[in-house]
Amino acid sequence: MKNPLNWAIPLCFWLAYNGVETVSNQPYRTAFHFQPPTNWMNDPNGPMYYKGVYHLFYQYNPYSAIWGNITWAHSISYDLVDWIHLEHALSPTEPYEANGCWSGSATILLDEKPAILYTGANSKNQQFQNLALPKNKSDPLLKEWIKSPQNPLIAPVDDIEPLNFRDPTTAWLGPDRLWRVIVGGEIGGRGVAILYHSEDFVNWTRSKSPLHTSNETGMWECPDFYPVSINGSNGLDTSVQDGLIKHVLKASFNDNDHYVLGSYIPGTDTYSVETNFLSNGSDMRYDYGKFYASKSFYDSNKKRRILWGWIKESDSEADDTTKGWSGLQSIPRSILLGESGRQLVQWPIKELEKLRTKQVSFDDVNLKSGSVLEVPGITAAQADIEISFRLSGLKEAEEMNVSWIDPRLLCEENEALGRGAVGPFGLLVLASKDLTEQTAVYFRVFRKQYDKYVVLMCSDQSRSSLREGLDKTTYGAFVDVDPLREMISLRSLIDHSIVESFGGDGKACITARVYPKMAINQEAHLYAFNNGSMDVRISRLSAWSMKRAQVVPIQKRRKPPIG
Ligand SMILES: OC[C@H]1O[C@@](CO)(OC[C@@]2(OC[C@@]3(O[C@H]4O[C@H](CO)[C@@H](O)[C@H](O)[C@H]4O)O[C@H](CO)[C@@H](O)[C@@H]3O)O[C@H](CO)[C@@H](O)[C@@H]2O)[C@@H](O)[C@@H]1O
Repeated sequence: MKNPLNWAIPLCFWLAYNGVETVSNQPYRTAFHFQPPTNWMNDPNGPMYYKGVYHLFYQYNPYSAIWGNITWAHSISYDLVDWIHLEHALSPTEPYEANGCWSGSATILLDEKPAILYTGANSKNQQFQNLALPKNKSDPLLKEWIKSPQNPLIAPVDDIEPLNFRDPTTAWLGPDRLWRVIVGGEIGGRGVAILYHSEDFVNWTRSKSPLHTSNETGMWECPDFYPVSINGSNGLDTSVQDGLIKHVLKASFNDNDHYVLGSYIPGTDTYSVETNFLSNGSDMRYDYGKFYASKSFYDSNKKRRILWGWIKESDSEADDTTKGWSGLQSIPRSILLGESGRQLVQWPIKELEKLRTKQVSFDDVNLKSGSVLEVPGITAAQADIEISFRLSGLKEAEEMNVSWIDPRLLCEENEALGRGAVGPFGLLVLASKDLTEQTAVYFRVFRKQYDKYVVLMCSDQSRSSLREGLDKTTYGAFVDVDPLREMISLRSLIDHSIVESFGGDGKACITARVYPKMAINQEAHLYAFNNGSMDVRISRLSAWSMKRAQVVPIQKRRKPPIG
């Protein structure tokens, strides 16, 4: 008898290459979000564009679905959608990294050679900053990395707390031709971006003052520091210092990525922020849901800045062990300063649209008070949806109370099934036919004064699954949109167990992890809904089924069969 594997293996490849869904006992694995084949993944590390190839490294446990044995895994892509997994780039081999090769960044040096700075944690978890260089810089795949014999380059001395000293940023070049880098830390209970200078990328000197610090927060993990253009639509290289620019400082703490905007004077390394982290009610976050330890890079190919973030699980470690994996990366997002100049805006990279297939659209539909409208005909568990709402009758909006400053709490108290005046209206995603399972991504509008309104965006996971033991926290954000003059837009990327949503053209982002019991694969449905007492108009809705991205190990990369 012929070996059935002779035809079964090529058939599986053909199906995968053509985006055809196969029956799977893994309903929560994603189709177009980046995941390693198995095991634990956390922070994105050292993303870069080099010689025509996009590189993503990430914190990875080669042995289990639980954090530990942290290694830099490495994948490459030509379009940030399809990925090829390569051999690991950095594994813990030296005493200064006995407990893992932790997070870090890549910098393209003046001779066009890429360099990685990363944190090593020794057996006592004391942290050191280290350098690795490619073995062969003319290999665009950068397959092999050599650790510097001078490692560790930066040790935790003086007032630096050795257990809280990690995650070097991409370096930037000052007018004095010295490289600068910041390392996240906590000194005297305050979050801090410790600044270093170097001429040769090997010998680093600590600056007298940190780049920035805040007494409102503890440890800053995974800082990121980069310029954004005030009036341009391109991203900027990390070393750009001239022109109409502001600088973004991002720090990861309290399970969220927070950022501030400010002006940076490279000559003196002074950074003056417009508002500080968590001060005076200010709390700007990249994403108000699950999104952590992110890192951005300048894509010189398309002149844009791209952001990646780690999306954790919301299930238990026992669930992760059963699934055999834990952790996703967000869709790469292009990130810019918004028109107001007061906040950043993010949008999924354009290349993602190549996965869109079957489209369903509605134009100018009245969504009556109390109605639920099914969006049929697409793969609702694997979809890209754009919807925009036009509102009239805003005078009926409920009054905003000045004490309502926490959007998450507001969403929790005004849940999707509750009735309001203007809203809740939005989408019910990964919903079962009978709606007992549903994740609601929606808006409510409140009146602040006269004709000033506040738009609240929520992602309500409380009914996302009939399963117990999951984190079903509701998330919320205010969206800086004027509903009198503008439409309220929402884009949601739905990928089996992740709902990544962009409100107000990317002014507010909320990512959620959900694990429906019934609403999986073909049993998932998509609806638009309005639980407000006022009708709202759907100006346009477009929903697409999404194909599966091609993700293969290097050895298995093949051309799809012809015919
Ligand atoms: O991989 C190390 C790099 O990751 C970073 C940022 O993600 O440090 C993570 C850190 O802890 C990982 C750990 O979870 C704990 O920290 C998370 C993020 O701060 C919290 O969300 C979580 O609730 C905490 O338990 O992840 C495992 C499971 O979630 C848990 O076993 C870990 O403690 O790694 C360090 C060592 O544990 C710890 O100090 C960090 O918080 C980055 O800073 C590192 O370079």
